[in-house]
Amino acid sequence: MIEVKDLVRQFTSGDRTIKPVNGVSFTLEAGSFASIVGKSGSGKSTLLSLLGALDKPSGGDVLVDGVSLASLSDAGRTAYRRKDIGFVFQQFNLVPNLSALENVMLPMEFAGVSRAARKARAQALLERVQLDAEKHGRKANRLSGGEQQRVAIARALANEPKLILADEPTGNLDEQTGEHIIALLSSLAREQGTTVLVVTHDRGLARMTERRFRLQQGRLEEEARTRS
Ligand SMILES: Nc1ncnc2c1ncn2[C@@H]1O[C@H](COP(=O)(O)OP(=O)(O)OP(=O)(O)O)[C@@H](O)[C@H]1O
Repeated sequence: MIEVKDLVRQFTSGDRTIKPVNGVSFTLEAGSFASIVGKSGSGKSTLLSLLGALDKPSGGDVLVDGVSLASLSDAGRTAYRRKDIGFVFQQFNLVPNLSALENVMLPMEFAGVSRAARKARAQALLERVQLDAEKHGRKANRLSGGEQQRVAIARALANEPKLILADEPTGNLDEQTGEHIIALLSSLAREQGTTVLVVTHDRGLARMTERRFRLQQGRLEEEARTRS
């Protein structure tokens, strides 16, 4: 379970201070499938960076299964990012000259998993995200955008994270492919109990999620909830 408590992030340049995240509180149960919408510049990426411990808040805290991110050392934050979080980005961020399989194996290498176990698990994950078997050995830069995003999701799942943070995961995909990717994330949340939080501009895609939040003037408001 993710508990966000009165989170604040401010940026100061010169004599101007902005607070894109200004007192945000919410709770996500394990296995939730949630989205955040908001105008460009409203602070969505800033909020995801705080949840993923890529950035430190100016105030407040995030508790992940009761563990406070604010209490972690730098090494603890790195371990949290590697073990508990799976990141999915608009630009896919795969290593272009490694194969799909090698991209998915990579985070497990950092986690010290044996080569044989890495390969078996990466294959299973690529099957889980429905990448055709003949494409497992293909270099990432020779896959379509939709295929690359499937590989990126498999990579995000490699270390069995508690939380998947997806920042505009469909931003570079056509509408139908985007819907498939959101449906895939939804099934991961439902079937594996992974909590999935998606930032999107696309209200149609946001409607496919169970809990919908809007970030506006530093505050997060829940707009709709179809599952508790
Ligand atoms: N490191 C930083 N230093 C100063 N200002 C920042 C920094 N990061 C973000 N900001 C500012 O914080 C605000 C929120 O930015 P953020 O990228 O979180 O918005 P967003 O909702 O994700 O936007 P978009 O939808 O365009 O990606 C913006 O005004 C941005 O310029």
